[in-house]
Amino acid sequence: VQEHAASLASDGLLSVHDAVAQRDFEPTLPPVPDDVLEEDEDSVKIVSLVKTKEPLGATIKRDKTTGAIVVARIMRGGAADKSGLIHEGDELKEVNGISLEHRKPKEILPLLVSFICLPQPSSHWMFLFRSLFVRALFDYDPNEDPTVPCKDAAVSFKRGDVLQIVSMKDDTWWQACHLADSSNRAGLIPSQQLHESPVTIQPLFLSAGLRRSFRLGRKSSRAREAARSRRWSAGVHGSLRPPTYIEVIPYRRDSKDRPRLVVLVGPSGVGVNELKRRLLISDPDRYGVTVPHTTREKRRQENEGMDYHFVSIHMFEEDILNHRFIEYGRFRGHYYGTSLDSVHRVMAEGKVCILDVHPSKIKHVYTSEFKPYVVFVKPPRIEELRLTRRRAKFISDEEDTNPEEDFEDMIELAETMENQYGHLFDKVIVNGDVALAFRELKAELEKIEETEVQWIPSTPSTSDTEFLSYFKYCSICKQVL
Ligand SMILES: Nc1ncnc2c1ncn2[C@@H]1O[C@H](COP(=O)(O)OP(=O)(O)OP(=O)(O)O)[C@@H](O)[C@H]1O
Repeated sequence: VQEHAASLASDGLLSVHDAVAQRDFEPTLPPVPDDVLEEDEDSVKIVSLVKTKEPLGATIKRDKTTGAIVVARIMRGGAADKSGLIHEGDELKEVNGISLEHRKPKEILPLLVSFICLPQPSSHWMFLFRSLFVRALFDYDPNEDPTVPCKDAAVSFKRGDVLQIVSMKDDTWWQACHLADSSNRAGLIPSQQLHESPVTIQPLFLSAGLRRSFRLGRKSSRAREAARSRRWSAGVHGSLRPPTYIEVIPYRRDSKDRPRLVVLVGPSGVGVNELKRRLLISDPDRYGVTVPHTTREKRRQENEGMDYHFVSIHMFEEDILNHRFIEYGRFRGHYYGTSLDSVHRVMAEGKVCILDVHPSKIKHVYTSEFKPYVVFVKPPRIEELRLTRRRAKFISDEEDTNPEEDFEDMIELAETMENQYGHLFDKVIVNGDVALAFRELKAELEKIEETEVQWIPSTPSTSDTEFLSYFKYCSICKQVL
């Protein structure tokens, strides 16, 4: 048996040697058909691509005016692109010796191994593109999209994933690389819709977040009722349709950099203040909160600049006009507001500023100066919500803090917030067991102090343009260069 195996092996070796010597491992190209050469065309290319597991990385379409089959797109980094032989607009004449006349594109694709094509005269569509990164604001699965030109050529992604855009030439289908995909191959993604994000008009009056920021005591049922109506008014005026992508830029923290701003958002009663309180107690040198402005009288036990900045109505209104507030409103005839300056003050102390606002206000701090890290505090499922809050009430002996209807409202409002503003959230923390939620939040905030690459919003100011051109992100080594 051994002898027979050895003879088979040597036969095999010899036939490989013969094949290599004759160079017959290369595919045989079909001859150029005469009629192709007779046509009045500039040149003809015979392209041979050896099919591997890797997709071809090209799509084809029928030209509506000429009826010819042409290369519609070449995916960056795909086999067709790497060959450098095929370009967008090239006309396909034959595939594997089979004429393409009267054939539909979908009959042709499986045949694409070697083909003859007439080059498009100026097909230099691969223009140099500065690195543009976007965060996807929705989940996309090409298998569930009947409009995608070619499912295999498309990239699937989840909300929050970062994509590098490599071509925006086509109005409807862009090309992008998924940063989490090590192959670095570009594919099709749906382009940003022109009609996205209608203009948002914000109410001038107190929103749920603002009320929370100034909440000093427990809510009476009347206050709860009022809060409920205000919550809805904040929701109604929020942005109606979230955008599809947000431009982001890579950021690698330097030890000299100011800490990023941390924004906590969530439906009223979910535990935003509780988590903030625990953070402050856990490390008062590291975390800080803003001091709000108010036009109400100072009470005896209060200190200017510690409890509030007490200002006149005139000053407050001037600051409103000068867009100095992230959030403001009126409560019992007095103005209350959180100013941008108060955030600067905390950051200037080198502390992580924990801001607690309604999600509709995030846009005021969504800049590369603040580099906000937005955490959405979400209620758990109703059973867990009931259990954890009742247990806490039992321990603290609080009266009627969280009746059943509040739980339902909270869950409903959380859903509304997530639908409207979810694209702005960097992290969602479910506040079931408060100790676990706090631990998760703390770990998350420690992570953003580290030096690994983070993706932050890009804002179109002069300094940002410099910032953008300064950074280059290598999606292979996952480094900012
Ligand atoms: N995970 C939890 N388990 C049990 N009780 C909790 C939990 N989180 C918060 N609480 C309690 O629920 C109540 C409301 O929490 P908190 O004041 O932090 O909510 P909030 O989101 O800031 O709401 P508001 O906007 O109404 O001030 C507090 O008594 C708090 O101690």
